[in-house]
Amino acid sequence: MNATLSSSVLPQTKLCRSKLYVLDQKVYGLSSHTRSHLYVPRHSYSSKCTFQASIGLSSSSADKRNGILGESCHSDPFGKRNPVGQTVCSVGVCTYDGTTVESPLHAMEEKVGVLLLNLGGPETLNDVQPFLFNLFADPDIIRLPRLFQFLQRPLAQLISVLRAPKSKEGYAAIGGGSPLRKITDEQAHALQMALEAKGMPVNVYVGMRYWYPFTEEAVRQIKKDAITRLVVLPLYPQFSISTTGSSIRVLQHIFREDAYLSRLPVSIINSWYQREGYIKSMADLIEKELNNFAEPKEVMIFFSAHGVPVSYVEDAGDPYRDQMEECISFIMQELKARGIDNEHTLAYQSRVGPVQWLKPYTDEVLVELGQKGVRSLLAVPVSFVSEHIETLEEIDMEYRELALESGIKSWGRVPALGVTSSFITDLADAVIEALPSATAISPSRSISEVVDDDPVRYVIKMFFGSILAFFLLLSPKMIKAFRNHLT
Ligand SMILES: C=CC1=C(C)c2cc3[nH]c(cc4nc(cc5[nH]c(cc1n2)c(C)c5CCC(=O)O)C(CCC(=O)O)=C4C)c(C)c3C=C
Ligand SMILES: [Fe+2]
Repeated sequence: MNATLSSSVLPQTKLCRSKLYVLDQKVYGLSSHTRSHLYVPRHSYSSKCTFQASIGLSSSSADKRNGILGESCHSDPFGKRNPVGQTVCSVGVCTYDGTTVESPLHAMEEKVGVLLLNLGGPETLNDVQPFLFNLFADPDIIRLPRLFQFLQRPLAQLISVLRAPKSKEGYAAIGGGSPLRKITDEQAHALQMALEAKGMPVNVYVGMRYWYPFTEEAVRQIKKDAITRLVVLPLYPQFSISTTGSSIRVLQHIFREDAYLSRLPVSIINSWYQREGYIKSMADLIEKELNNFAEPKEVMIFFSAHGVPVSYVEDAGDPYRDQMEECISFIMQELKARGIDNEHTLAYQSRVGPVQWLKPYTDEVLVELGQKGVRSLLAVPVSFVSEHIETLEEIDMEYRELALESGIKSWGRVPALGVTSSFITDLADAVIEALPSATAISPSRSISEVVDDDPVRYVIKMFFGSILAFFLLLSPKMIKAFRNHLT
């Protein structure tokens, strides 16, 4: 039996109930994790989860029967049984109609790939505007009503041009570009090594959503390398429609268009904030940083998460806020078990545009805390595992300055996990656990995409969209409104 799978970290296995979020005819399954190596606080269990003591072994036909919410164990691709079993939707692909295709391959022929998905960032200041265009052209970032979706690209052009000067200032302040590609490559290499050390040779690929190397490039390489089984690991601990959801949507689109890829068994790890290794690694970093303060017990632990618009959570069912809160509570419980019971708070940073974002806002809370007499504060970035513009510029420069102006005397910041070895080892375990549940992405297509394929309709949309966007661009009132909100 595989060493990692058999190492029983938990006395019993834990299973979060699956929730389905229906978004624009797409279905996201979000129970989102394998059942071993999940964080179990020593004295309490999450109210959102149920526990199962026994898991049966079932055949692949059971997967098909169970569809999206099905429960099953799959045979191990290396000829062994997976003792933890998996929910198709917990780490597997949620196909639109629940259809799955089984791999006919045998153990010895397997060539395993791991695809790390990330946001991507501009590498030079010249890249900033086109990077922003790619970001705002994403219908999971600017969610327009269906009737206005033809405006997406013209609007992205407008917003990216208006936003670019402010973004460029930020990137200039951190050395002229995003460090994301370099760090993600390092994480990929470290993960490959960790998996090799566990007796599982794999190829690790990096696919970015908005900049190089784009997901399409990574997939081309996966195809060239003739990978036979793939684990997709988005580098976002918590699921959001705007991050993991968007990256997976692109991947599903690419896979459905291709005969080979649409048959490739794939397992997607939707979220992993609840994994024991991740929680403990975060707690280690916080504990270490607290000890740098003169009076560690007096320090307020200030979790700062990247925000999303409120409508994502309240209208579209994005589980991001729930997962974030649960993640923070796990980290705090782990710290408490180590005898650390500092005060803590959670706030959301990096809002963009004129809509309401998740509250409380980081900048407002910092001012309030200063006014309330908090004097020592440790900032903990919690929605991302690499350093990036929002840690290096927004937290380290803008928020630090604001905090010090607001009366906070002693400031610290927990580094992002990067290639911390306990964290990488845990990701390797997550990959190993996810592998047996790989199933093919359904070749069926959503109604919206079938409609969008009509070339006449597409040309009409682009024509009227461009005219409308042209007038928008010329309207000084419009430009002023956007400028006020974006800068
Ligand atoms: C979990 C993390 C992230 C969520 C959720 C998220 C949502 C989200 N972001 C924007 C707009 C922008 N994000 C930008 C950069 C950026 N975003 C994340 C992470 C999340 N975004 C990261 C890690 C980065 C930095 C990448 C890098 O270059 O290092 C930017 C560009 C920078 C800037 O101008 O501020 C924008 C714009 C929206 C609108 C959104 C949810 C809808
Ligand atoms: Fe962002």
